[in-house]
Amino acid sequence: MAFLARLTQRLFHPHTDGHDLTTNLDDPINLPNLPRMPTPILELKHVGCSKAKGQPIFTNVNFTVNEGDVVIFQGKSGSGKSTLLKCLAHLNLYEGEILYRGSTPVSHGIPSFRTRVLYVPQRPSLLPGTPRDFINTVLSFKSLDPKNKGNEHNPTGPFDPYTEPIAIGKEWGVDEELWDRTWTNLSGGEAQRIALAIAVGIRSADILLLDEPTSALDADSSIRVERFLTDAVRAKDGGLSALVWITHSAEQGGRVGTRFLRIAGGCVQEERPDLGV
Ligand SMILES: Nc1ncnc2c1ncn2[C@@H]1O[C@H](COP(=O)(O)OP(=O)(O)OP(=O)(O)O)[C@@H](O)[C@H]1O
Repeated sequence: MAFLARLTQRLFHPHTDGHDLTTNLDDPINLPNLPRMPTPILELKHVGCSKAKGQPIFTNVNFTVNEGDVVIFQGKSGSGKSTLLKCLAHLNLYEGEILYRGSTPVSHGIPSFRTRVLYVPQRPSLLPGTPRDFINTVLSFKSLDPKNKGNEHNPTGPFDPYTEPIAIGKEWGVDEELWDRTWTNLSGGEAQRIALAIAVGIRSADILLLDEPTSALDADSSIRVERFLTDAVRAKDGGLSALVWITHSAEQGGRVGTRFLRIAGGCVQEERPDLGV
């Protein structure tokens, strides 16, 4: 009530000295705690994508990913999940509009956009050279500031982007010697954890687009990775604000997801958690 009285006084009686009020008008007005609107990171408006011969994979997809979301994306094999993630990362042609923090990918600059909206593929073993070569290549990109200075989403200060991925890999049971082995000579699970550790460890991403990120992992390793990623979003460690996560595992979706999308028959729909996975 005191707050309302002071606000009314300021709005309607700005020239009175307020001595008749119990509070001093020179005090700052503290607004009551109102519920915060979620901040949109990605907005999809009427997004569609077709196969080369013009056959649609999906049409008129509309949804928003907000800060703190872990969006589980499910659907049958071949329904278009990977294709939609690639559209989100501007790696596939699409129709309609995708906005990242209110602006088009082009206005952010595509290379810079792709380091912020980072797609992590299902099969990193197709990469040339070794994981350490890959880190060196990625960190040589002009669009990526190696220390991420000036990155408003990385408030945690200096870190070493060359060693951070290796440290994360160790937490996930990846020996350091594997970073010097060619991708083709790593097991599926090793390559998958290393690719993810790089994606998280270089701290460029605002949102990670994860294409079945633990499909090659055993249950224990999978849970370790899940915890790390969801904790990172909650704590905003390394600047990570949200995840979009394709999985075929209903159990995994239930463990990590905060929102649930399903693609079927070329349409994407949000499901309530209790109806979803
Ligand atoms: N480059 C391409 N050219 C032509 N068709 C493609 C191409 N990429 C994907 N497709 C087709 O688009 C459809 C959707 O493929 P997509 O990989 O997105 O499915 P998915 O839901 O991720 O499947 P999965 O769960 O098996 O990984 C499939 O019919 C696939 O064959």
